[in-house]
Amino acid sequence: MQTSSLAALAPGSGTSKDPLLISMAEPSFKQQIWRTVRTLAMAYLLLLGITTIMEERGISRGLTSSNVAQAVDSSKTFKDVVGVDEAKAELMEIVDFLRSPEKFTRLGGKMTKGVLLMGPPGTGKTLLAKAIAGEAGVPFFYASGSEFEEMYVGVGARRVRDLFDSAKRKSPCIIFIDEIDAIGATRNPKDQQYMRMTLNQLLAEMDGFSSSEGIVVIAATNFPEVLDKALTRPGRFDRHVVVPNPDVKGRTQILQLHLKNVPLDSHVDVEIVARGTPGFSGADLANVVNIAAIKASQDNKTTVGMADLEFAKDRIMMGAERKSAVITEESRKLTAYHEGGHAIVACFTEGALPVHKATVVPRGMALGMVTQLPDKDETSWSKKQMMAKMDVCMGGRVAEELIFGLDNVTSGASSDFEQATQIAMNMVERWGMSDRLGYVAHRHLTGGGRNSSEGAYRKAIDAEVKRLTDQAYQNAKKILKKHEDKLHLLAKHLIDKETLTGDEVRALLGLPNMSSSESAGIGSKEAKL
Ligand SMILES: Nc1ncnc2c1ncn2[C@@H]1O[C@H](COP(=O)(O)OP(=O)(O)OP(=O)(O)O)[C@@H](O)[C@H]1O
Ligand SMILES: [Zn+2]
Repeated sequence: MQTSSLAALAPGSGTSKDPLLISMAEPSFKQQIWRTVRTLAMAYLLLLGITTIMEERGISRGLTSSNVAQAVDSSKTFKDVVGVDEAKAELMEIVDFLRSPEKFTRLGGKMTKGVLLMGPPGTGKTLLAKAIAGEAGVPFFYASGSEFEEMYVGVGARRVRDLFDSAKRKSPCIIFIDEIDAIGATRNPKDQQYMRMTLNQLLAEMDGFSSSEGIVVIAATNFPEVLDKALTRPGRFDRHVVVPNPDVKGRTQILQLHLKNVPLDSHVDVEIVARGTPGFSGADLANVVNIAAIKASQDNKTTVGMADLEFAKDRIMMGAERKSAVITEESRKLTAYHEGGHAIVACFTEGALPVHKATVVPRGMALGMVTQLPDKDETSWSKKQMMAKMDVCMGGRVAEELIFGLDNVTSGASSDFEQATQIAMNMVERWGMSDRLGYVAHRHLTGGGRNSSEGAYRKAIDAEVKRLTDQAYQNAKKILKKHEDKLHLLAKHLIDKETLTGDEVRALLGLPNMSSSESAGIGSKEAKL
């Protein structure tokens, strides 16, 4: 067959005796029509296929009337988001602004245009953004960073432009961009041009409206550390709000909220469920309630009981439903002693900043945290304060060592050591705070540079830095050995309550309260350990 058709195509090779060859070489009129119809049909199907793919990817949407740029009215309010009180308090100002933008900008004041919500998956970032819109009674525009990403140059940028155009027509309003890291991650020059174009368009739009227009752009991300610096510059997403996983009190509130419309056994104790779910996000907890309700109705029960909630909790803990890392009992205990160690050294060291909060609720890479607040707006630090800071840094590791033994210490103290070393280096090299090495800025002396080949000089500086950090370690050890009973007490309370205020810590240690002004709010200069 193949040979004969080839023969047919070669001019003059056909013999009229073969009817098949004749018909192929000179197709009849009917056949020609048939072929044309077939070709047209195939072209049509191909086109149909392409449009369907485009439709699926939302391309034709974006090219015609982009539905990214459709506003909805949010029915959510702050009552629907619980257990994230700090974030809510910080966002209240945005609500006030959207309610009456002119009140903020009448006298030339500038309101923030961009808010970045940062936190692990499922902590209620989307919910918070909707609640702001609901509270303020303004339209809510939703977009997702990954939705902007397209294979065709210009589409993402075009959508960003459409989105802002529609928003301007409906202001005051909120634009919410979920997964901003999909377009806003730091990229290397090899990255596709279209991604860059989408990001550039977003930056241009952010710069292009004035805060008096009453638009607030809220972006959410689980990975704030990968964001392009251009995005977080002043005038763009310059307000950062952390939305962490809830502590035990927050978890109780979230469970109660989601259990509101679920018939419960009389013996259900929500607090016990909350205690048993450390590290769960709000979405995980909503899921616990849902699974428990399904289980109870599958078992033909009329109410949801403790056993159903336990079942749901275990399923989420073991199963794939869980997005965030499970925290083991052992790791929580260690974190409680580590943070307790920081807090105790801070409380018993002269010159150390007052403890503002101690928590074992993970945030970002940290398993727990002690935050301290300066008394006043300090502009320079004394040597005593620097040394105290280093002692407090060492408190975490020393506590681990004291309670769990040298062999069981963890890598959890790495950023503490970094911080302490940095302080010691500055004291020696820049601030003339080492009486042994004298009163010069060593980095300016020959051989003072970090990459210097003059080894001996460098060695002397390094030795002095080490002497200072070793001394801090010994100081912390002395304090924690003396107050070991208090360390146990504090760690126990941290395991139980997960988050303690500065005053609660001081009360446990038998120390007086600070005046409220000193421990209120989170200052920009807070120190984290
Ligand atoms: N703080 C909370 N209070 C009440 N419900 C919550 C809370 N956090 C999460 N939820 C529940 O989990 C669901 C998912 O939350 P949401 O989508 O807001 O999380 P997210 O932080 O935006 O997550 P992601 O980072 O994965 O986009 C909510 O619809 C709600 O049912
Ligand atoms: Zn630490």
